[in-house]
Amino acid sequence: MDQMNNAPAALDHFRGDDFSPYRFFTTENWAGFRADTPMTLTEDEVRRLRSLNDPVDLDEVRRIYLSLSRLLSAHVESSQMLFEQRKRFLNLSDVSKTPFIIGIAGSVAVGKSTTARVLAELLKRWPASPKVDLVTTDGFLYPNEVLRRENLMDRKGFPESYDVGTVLRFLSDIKAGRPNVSAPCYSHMTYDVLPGEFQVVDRPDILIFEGINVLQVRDLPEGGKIVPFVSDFFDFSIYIDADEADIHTWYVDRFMRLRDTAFRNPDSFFHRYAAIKEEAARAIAENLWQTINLRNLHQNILPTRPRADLILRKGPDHLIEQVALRKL
Ligand SMILES: Nc1ncnc2c1ncn2[C@@H]1O[C@H](COP(=O)(O)OP(=O)(O)O)[C@@H](O)[C@H]1O
Ligand SMILES: CC(C)(COP(=O)(O)O)[C@@H](O)C(=O)NCCC(=O)O
Repeated sequence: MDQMNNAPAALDHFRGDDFSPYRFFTTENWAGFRADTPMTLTEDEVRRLRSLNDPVDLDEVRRIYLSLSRLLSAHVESSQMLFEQRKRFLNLSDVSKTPFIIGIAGSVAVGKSTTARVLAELLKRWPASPKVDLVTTDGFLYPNEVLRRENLMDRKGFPESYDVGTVLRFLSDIKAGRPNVSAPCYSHMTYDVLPGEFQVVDRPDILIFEGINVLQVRDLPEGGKIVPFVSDFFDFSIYIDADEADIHTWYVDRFMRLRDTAFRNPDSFFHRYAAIKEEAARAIAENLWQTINLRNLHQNILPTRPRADLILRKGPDHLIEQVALRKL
């Protein structure tokens, strides 16, 4: 497979010499990895899986996601084989299977949810992984009541707005092969964690864990106990990347479309913006982007990109233009 000659400027610092940890692929080269992987989704299914404003279609699934699901499935199969061999070797007959965990990171509004849903559906169709669960990190945000009390409402999505202890406990239980592990749920409608609502994850073959900060590393507490990073539990990680100006446009466009749809619901946290003038609503979206999400992208999300095993770089039309895969 040819290496890509022209990496995007934004990824330049990763390459340019033989010591770059990544190998870059054009989408044409990447699509070749698909080999004889059959298309297992229909146009209708893809339409159902995509988020508002995300134009992913069967061509994009063919170009990008079939190869990716083939690569991931190879990882899953080999980790399952290794697990079985170690179990026999160490005579660990009572040890239960542990799920393969895939982390998906990237900015707010970059399209993580669509990628996660499409991948989950494709991976379910591989023999090694019929059971795939998807959990998003927003359920692990502190409830608005706590964020307000701690003056963190305009830091939603920043590391301090998540209950990291609960995230680590959740992932550690999943990795230990425990049955019926609960993850808290979040509603974009109420803009808050849903009290008493949980998603139960019961020993899947694969868990996809998606959220802006999943590749975050934290400072080690001085002299304190060393705690793991969320990504220590990942077997494979993906960063969805795009030009900052494009993500900005997608965020504002999505907000304006939600204003005509979801915000009309009186239960929506943003209901008040359904009634105001278009320009005023646009200004609100700009402010949320500039003061919260863009800052978070600069300070906490983009710096984690070099930690990913795979970077999917999107162009202005939301379609993936380059793929960077960490060399083994
Ligand atoms: N205010 C909102 N009301 C309803 N749905 C929303 C709102 N904000 C975001 N969403 C939806 O929530 C999902 C997650 O969005 P986000 O966290 O920005 O990640 P991404 O765009 O990378 O998937 C998307 O499907 C998006 O369309
Ligand atoms: C809930 C989010 C932090 C995303 O969280 P994630 O699912 O990635 O953990 C984000 O959608 C958000 O609400 N950001 C705060 C600013 C805003 O309203 O856009």
